[in-house]
Amino acid sequence: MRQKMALSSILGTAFPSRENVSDPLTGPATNISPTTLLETFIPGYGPIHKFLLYTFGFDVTVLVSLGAILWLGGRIGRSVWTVIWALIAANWMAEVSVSSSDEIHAHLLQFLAHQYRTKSSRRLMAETPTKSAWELDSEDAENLETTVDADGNIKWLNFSNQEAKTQPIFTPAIGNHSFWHDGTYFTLRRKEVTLFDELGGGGAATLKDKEILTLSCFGRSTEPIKALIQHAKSHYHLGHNAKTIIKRPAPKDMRRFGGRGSWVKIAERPCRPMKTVVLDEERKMDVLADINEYLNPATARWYANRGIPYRRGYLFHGPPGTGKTSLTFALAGVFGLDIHVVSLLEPTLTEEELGMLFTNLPARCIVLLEDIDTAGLLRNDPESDESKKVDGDSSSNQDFNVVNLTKALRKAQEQSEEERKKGISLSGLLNIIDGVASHEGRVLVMTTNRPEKLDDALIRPGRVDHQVAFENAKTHQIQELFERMYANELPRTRLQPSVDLTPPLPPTTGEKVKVLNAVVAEVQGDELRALAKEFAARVPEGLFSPAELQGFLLKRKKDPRKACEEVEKWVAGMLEVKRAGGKLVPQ
Ligand SMILES: Nc1ncnc2c1ncn2[C@@H]1O[C@H](COP(=O)(O)OP(=O)(O)OP(=O)(O)O)[C@@H](O)[C@H]1O
Repeated sequence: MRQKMALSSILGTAFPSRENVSDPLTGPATNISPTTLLETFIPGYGPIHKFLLYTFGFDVTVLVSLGAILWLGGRIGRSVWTVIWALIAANWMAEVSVSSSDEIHAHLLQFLAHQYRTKSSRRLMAETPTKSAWELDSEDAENLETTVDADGNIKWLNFSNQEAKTQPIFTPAIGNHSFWHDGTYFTLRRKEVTLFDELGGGGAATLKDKEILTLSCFGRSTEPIKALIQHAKSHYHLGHNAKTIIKRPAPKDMRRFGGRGSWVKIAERPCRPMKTVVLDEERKMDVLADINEYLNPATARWYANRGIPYRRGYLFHGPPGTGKTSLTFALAGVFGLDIHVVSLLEPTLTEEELGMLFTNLPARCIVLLEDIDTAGLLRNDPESDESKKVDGDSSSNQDFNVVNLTKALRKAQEQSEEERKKGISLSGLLNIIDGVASHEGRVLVMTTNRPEKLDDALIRPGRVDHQVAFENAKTHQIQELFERMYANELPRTRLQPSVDLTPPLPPTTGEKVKVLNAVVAEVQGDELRALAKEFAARVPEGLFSPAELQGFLLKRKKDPRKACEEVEKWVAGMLEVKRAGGKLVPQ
């Protein structure tokens, strides 16, 4: 009973009842304690407070008030700091922003990924790097071997866990970061913004995510940031010296914005050595010397002084599989140029966009237009307009019936539909190739299997300045192809496809035996040369493309003697197929 009275006196003191509080208008000042305030704002606070006070004799209000003060202090402190930091940033800091639509964004992130790996930042974003077959080869080949177990069973190469083995890269997460580089303190803000894209796909408005990296440093000059960006770019390109980068037009909604983002990298592969392209030495040297002279900066001035547009076009023509694309890649490797591949058959590509793509090419590069004869270029010439021909035929034929008329109409409709889909006309392409807006400094390579089909206007000097003819393999080229295939001094790929079904070697008891990985021909030197001569003598010259011969040799890549023995049979089979106009080639 006494306890109860003591408790009610405590509670009464701590929480004066409404009766105890005087009216502010009529009586003395109101007694508002922290507990009353907390009771007002936190539902159920009163009973909890009373319970703790009654059971443990502990006034929780003290703790809650302290927490609230600290939280409020923190908030105020942070706001004050934000204002001060904004003041410092506005007056004593320089900053540079990079948008994710520019490739510098990727260069910076890759560079920072290296920085951050060593710096062990607490907020990172993990990304799975996309690796090409070549990168996998150099990094993981040690763990991949085709072996035979003690029972003679072949253990084939297995790539099932390659993805799991690929190490993620860690880049700074979205938010604020800081790091030191070359004695300068940098802050980095990685921000994601959502843009309202009014011209998005199909004319409908869409939302588009974009990332912005903002680099800042103390001082009023942006020089340290520019130096850092340059450093990141060099760091990125350091590992790309011996690679050829292949680019194609970006998807439609990206290329609308223009700039470098209109081209996207689709592949990166080791440079193809020029010596692996079998072509008359003279022709090869001619084209090499021509491009070398053209790319020289002094030549650009020479062109400018004479008012000649600084552009050069090449036409590589010849039967399929004779090395037109291979030479283009080898040239890109020799001159360290990226290849920009354009397919004129892409239905979404309009003339306007192609023109814009040409204006957004880098200073020096190769533009590759493959199989230009099949590109479906429409001649804007009324005489050759097929639809007109249809009309003409039907009108000249006075006794057409309803069926003929329907057919003619359908054909005309199909043609106009086709024309609508094919965005590029011949005159459009000609304008783009040599129009005023066309990029200067690029090397344009067009390839074709049927040069006779090309319009004269397309290959006139100024558009095509140098033509290279490719032919089926001659005897000395067949010999060269054979020697290259089996010569061991060529850089060998350590990872070989696992489709070779050569019978395994007899297993050595209890130990693993490597059987299928190594592609080392035993025949070398003079013996190989003699064998190559013998092989070439058995293949009639000018009948087979290097691609066909390569296909035959690849199937016997470890056994030059076998290739030599079997080639006559293969030649006979191929000739038969060619005579019959068949498609299935003998193996
Ligand atoms: N002259 C050559 N020297 C070395 N390899 C060649 C040669 N020609 C063709 N090849 C080989 O044949 C394959 C196809 O060659 P490539 O794509 O360069 O031929 P292409 O002439 O461009 O054919 P297409 O006209 O069908 O596009 C490649 O793997 C290449 O290595």
